Amino acid sequence: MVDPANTVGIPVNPTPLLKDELDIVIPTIRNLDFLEMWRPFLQPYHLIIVQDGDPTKKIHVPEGYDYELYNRNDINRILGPKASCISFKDSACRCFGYMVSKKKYIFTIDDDCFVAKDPAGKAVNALEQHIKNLLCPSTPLFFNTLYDPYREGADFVRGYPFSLREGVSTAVSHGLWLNIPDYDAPTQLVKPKERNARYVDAVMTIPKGTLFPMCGMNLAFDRDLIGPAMYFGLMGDGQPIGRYDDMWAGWCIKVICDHLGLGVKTGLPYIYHSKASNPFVNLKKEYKGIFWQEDIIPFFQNVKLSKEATTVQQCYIELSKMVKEKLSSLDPYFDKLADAMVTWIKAWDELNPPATA
Ligand SMILES: O=c1ccn([C@@H]2O[C@H](COP(=O)(O)OP(=O)(O)O[C@H]3O[C@@H](CO)[C@H](O)[C@H]3O)[C@@H](O)[C@H]2O)c(=O)[nH]1
Ligand SMILES: [Mn+2]
Repeated sequence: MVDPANTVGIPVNPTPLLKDELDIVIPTIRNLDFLEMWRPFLQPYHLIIVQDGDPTKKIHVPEGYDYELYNRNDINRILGPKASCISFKDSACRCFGYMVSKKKYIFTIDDDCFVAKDPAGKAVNALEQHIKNLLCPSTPLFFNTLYDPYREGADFVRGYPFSLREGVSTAVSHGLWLNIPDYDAPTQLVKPKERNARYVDAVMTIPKGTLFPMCGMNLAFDRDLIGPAMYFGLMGDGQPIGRYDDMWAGWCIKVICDHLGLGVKTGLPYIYHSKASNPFVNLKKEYKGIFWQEDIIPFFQNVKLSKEATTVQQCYIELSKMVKEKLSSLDPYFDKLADAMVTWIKAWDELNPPATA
């Protein structure tokens, strides 16, 4: 069993931050033994396990974890016809966990991601760092060259406008990966042995107006601020594309965060990504995305949401109309995706009715 961080002996966190306000969402087709290594950091939290693939397969959850588990039969039972918007046989299924959660925060992690070690050899509590990132403001309107100004031992540098130092609320915390980096299939094929050993001790806000490739394997977000936009699209079984689930969601949440004045951070924490998925299988899943994204990115770069769109749902519905209007000519898939975006919002609102006044 991979144990690069040696968390044995670290006591389970006695007073975990946001213990009752955060759910951990794990998509899986494998087993969940990786949770043994995370026990000191994750055991106090509630897990939402989204079991993909064969629903008759029994997934073993290590003792001592509090969890709820949903397989495809559960998704179909809960959502009925709206289950069509939840992907099958792709990690995109994880977004069902975001929808059924009742908590303010989500941390999602893949089952082949382990506890990393920092350069001093200390086990990285990735969840704790994500929580710090989310509870601290972001600075999308003006770049701070000393990175995260709210961090102990750092601050805003000379020339940083004081009117902007309050920052904005942080909606998303995007963590990184040691060992197997999240490369696309062509890069994986050209550099099969490349491993990421570079631990960059920094957290940065992604500037307003800039898109980024969001990876879903080590990601946290504020569900109340941006949850309805965290739809991971139509991927996997029956779809012409895969492994663009997190990318699609990342482009949607970023244009909506920019519009609503919310922040997105990337950098710490690192996890240790242990399994390289098959590059040839990945190429088959990704190749249309690699081609289409040359049109998709300019689409998102030119998105202008109306001033009437003041909620995430309103922004997302507006975005779905733009997808239908401007991307369906690229491929009929986007017509289907635009409809699925609407279905997702309807399902989200059904499961998460606004709190009665
Ligand atoms: O059909 C599937 C395949 C996998 N899963 C679960 O999803 C995650 C990620 O799977 P895996 O580690 O095999 O794939 P990676 O290539 O490393 O994943 C990265 O690529 C992105 C593709 O979307 C993904 O977000 C990244 O993390 C594991 O937990 C599998 O068990 C699944 O549910 N269904
Ligand atoms: Mn993986």
